[in-house]
Amino acid sequence: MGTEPILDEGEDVIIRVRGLTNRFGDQVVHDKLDLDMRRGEILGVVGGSGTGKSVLMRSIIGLQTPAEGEVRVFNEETVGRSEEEQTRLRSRWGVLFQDGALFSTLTVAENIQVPIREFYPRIDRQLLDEIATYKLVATGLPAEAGAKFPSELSGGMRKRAGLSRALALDPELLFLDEPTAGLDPIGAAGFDALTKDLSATLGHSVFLITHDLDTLYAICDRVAVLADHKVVAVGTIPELLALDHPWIQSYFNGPRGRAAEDAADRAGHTNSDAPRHPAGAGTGA
Ligand SMILES: Nc1ncnc2c1ncn2[C@@H]1O[C@H](COP(=O)(O)OP(=O)(O)OP(=O)(O)O)[C@@H](O)[C@H]1O
Repeated sequence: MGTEPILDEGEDVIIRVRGLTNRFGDQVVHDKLDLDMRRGEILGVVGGSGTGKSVLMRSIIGLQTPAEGEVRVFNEETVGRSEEEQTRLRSRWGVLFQDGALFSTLTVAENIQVPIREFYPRIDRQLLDEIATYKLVATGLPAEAGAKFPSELSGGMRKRAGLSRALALDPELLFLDEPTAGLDPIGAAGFDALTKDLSATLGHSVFLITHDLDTLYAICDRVAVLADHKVVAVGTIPELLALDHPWIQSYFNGPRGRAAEDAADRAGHTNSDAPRHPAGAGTGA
């Protein structure tokens, strides 16, 4: 299997990005970036700090208007749509932003209900409460957490509350921006397991920005690497390790990368039978 960012014709693609260019003043963040994500996969997105992972996510969900390029989600253009069309598309995906982005003046249950009320303004109050409770329990929180304010929860619980809100409308596609940042290793592993279990049970695809190597090994089907203003490769970790790109080699073959791989081996998470290749012995991108 190749590591090109564009998949073969006939693949079931849920996100298609072509020729995406983003600039802020003189700063070029993306330069003609291409990316395909398969329906049903958990796609990890990695890259050095400031390489434009969050800007890429914002471009895909229509919060950032690119200078150039085409973005299609569910085979529909997301750039330049009317407000009404954007809203309809938005109801089909859920987003967990890096900081959780919960409304501090609303209870957790009310936070979860915000997107539901937006799309179903006439929904019955009791049903709203039942849905909020169901979403809380689905993410491993006790039903009582619904009555609390975000400031009354631990960091890990807030992440789960944010995930509950992202799942409010039963999305086909979930965007997670560094979901395990700030969690202790046990909390992070728990969140990884939850992400994987929910996607397997509910059937949604996951676009997952992370710096967390353990997350990549534990739950991602493929990993997209941002460098040089583009997606330079997409593949399983063994496929990426076979490439001689310097950032990929130092990321996955550095001490943290090797520790994560050892941990994944011990946990039986290594996601491919492909052999590992030593640094510099790859086939090139
Ligand atoms: N609204 C904005 N205005 C100006 N510059 C911006 C804006 N949003 C992002 N940038 C710049 O774009 C670049 C990419 O930012 P982005 O947040 O996407 O990086 P990232 O890869 O997600 O980084 P990190 O891993 O540190 O979160 C950064 O240099 C950032 O300063």
